Amino acid sequence: MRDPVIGVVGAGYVGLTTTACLAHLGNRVICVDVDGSKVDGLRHGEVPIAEPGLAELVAEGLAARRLEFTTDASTLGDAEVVLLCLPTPMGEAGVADLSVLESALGELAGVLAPGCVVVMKSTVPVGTTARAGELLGRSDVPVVSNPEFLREGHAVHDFLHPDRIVVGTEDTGAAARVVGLYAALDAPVLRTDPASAELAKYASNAFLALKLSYVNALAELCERVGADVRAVGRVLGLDNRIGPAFLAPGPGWGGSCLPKDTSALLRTAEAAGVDFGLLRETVAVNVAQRERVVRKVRRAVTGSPRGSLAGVRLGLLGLTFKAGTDDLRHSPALAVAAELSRAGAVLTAYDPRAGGAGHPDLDGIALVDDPYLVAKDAAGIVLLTEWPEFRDLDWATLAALADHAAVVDTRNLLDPDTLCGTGWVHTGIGTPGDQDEPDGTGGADGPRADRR
Ligand SMILES: NC(=O)C1=CN([C@@H]2O[C@H](COP(=O)(O)OP(=O)(O)OC[C@H]3O[C@@H](n4cnc5c(N)ncnc54)[C@H](O)[C@@H]3O)[C@@H](O)[C@H]2O)C=CC1
Ligand SMILES: O=C(O)[C@H]1O[C@H](OP(=O)(O)OP(=O)(O)OC[C@H]2O[C@@H](n3ccc(=O)[nH]c3=O)[C@H](O)[C@@H]2O)[C@H](O)[C@@H](O)[C@@H]1O
Repeated sequence: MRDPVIGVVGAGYVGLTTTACLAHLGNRVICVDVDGSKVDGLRHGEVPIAEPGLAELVAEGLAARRLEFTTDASTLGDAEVVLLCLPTPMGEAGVADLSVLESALGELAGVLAPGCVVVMKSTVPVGTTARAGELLGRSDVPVVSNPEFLREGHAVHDFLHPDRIVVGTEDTGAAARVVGLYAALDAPVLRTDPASAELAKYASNAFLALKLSYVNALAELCERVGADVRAVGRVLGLDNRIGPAFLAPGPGWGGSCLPKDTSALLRTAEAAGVDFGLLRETVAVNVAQRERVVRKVRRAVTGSPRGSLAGVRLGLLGLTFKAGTDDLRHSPALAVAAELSRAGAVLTAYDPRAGGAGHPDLDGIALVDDPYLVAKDAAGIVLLTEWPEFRDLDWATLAALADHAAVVDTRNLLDPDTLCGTGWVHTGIGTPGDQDEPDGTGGADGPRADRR
């Protein structure tokens, strides 16, 4: 007799990680994706996304014949459990677009065996799991909410070592089946109703966004009053009730999920008649953060936060939405680049990984494969993603290549003292001397460009 089959629909960050990890835990897994070329590659062990350990687990699963990749959803006829890992992008007016999910459910309705459990791993608005059951129209196939909390760049680790596993269903038998999938993992399991599970996922991402907007707003205050956000953050982080994570200021938060999920949660609140002003402000601070970065760049290269960037050559270091991923979707780096480009700057960019996922519009940015080329004849460098290797660049050489050695370090990655010795004038975020003046006065300590 063959082992029971687990089906996974969608071979993206969540689906492929789920597939590979469940196979690693000893299951037979069939992963279905509509993208034929992705499926062909995966059959040969070619993993299209950069996630540590993922290619190894896919290779292990293929070698053990526990893994199958296909475009044919009808192969899920024998599956005991089918996990939906489909995209739920930001749709019109910020509402989650569930069209892919809905069409997949329509297709699965005629395929799944009686008693199969459908697991909603996609991030979906409250009520979607219940509605998915109706769309499926199969009283013999329960649908369970089981949101995923993994981070890109840590997907395999986070799947195998989750902080918690949430199983949202009123159906005890279906819940047991889903809990069983994770039996080998050492993590607390929380059984909830489907609505609470769905909302908890959005609430988690929105809280992370809130923490980041708080620290970015705090960084602005630090600049104005002469405090150092790094020191303030260390003090905050040592309070167990606050915790040290997500306290690093930056160019704003992005990625494929925080922006769409805050937006979808706002729409949910609106529809429920709740004025979630705190969350609206969280998003507004994030938009303002990009503008602050652009003002810092203007000031660093022209001496005034209102100086013109028309025709000014700028080098960008980093394009992905954070370090450790190749994902460009909703990258704050790209948002800042777009603003700079709109202001007339001529942009050259280097990123060690960008390009693997997302396919955003990079028009107007000259991509180079050598970080030193971004400095050539540049009026300044803007560091946008916290790739650690940027610290190890030969900054003296970069200074020699640049027209004007001003660096705006939106991640506080570089050590200003070390840089100073190589001729650079460093502007960070939220540290003394980084003052940003929206009124365009030029700053208490005079234009940076004059201090070279
Ligand atoms: N990316 C992340 O870090 C996390 C994402 N999530 C959520 O998980 C869900 C999936 O996100 P990602 O994995 O990032 O998406 P993704 O965009 O990386 O992958 C989605 C995959 O689904 C495939 N697909 C599209 N339509 C299909 C169909 N009808 N049948 C089969 N395959 C189809 C696509 O070809 C693609 O391979 C979303 O709801 C997201 O919010 C949750 C936690 C973490
Ligand atoms: O639902 C999702 O898709 C996932 O969204 C986020 O994961 P991810 O998108 O991989 O990105 P994060 O690591 O959360 O980073 C988000 C943004 O915040 C920024 N960030 C993060 C931390 C920090 O201290 N400072 C900071 O600016 C990052 O640079 C990035 O732009 C959540 O962390 C995951 O738990 C969740 O599962």
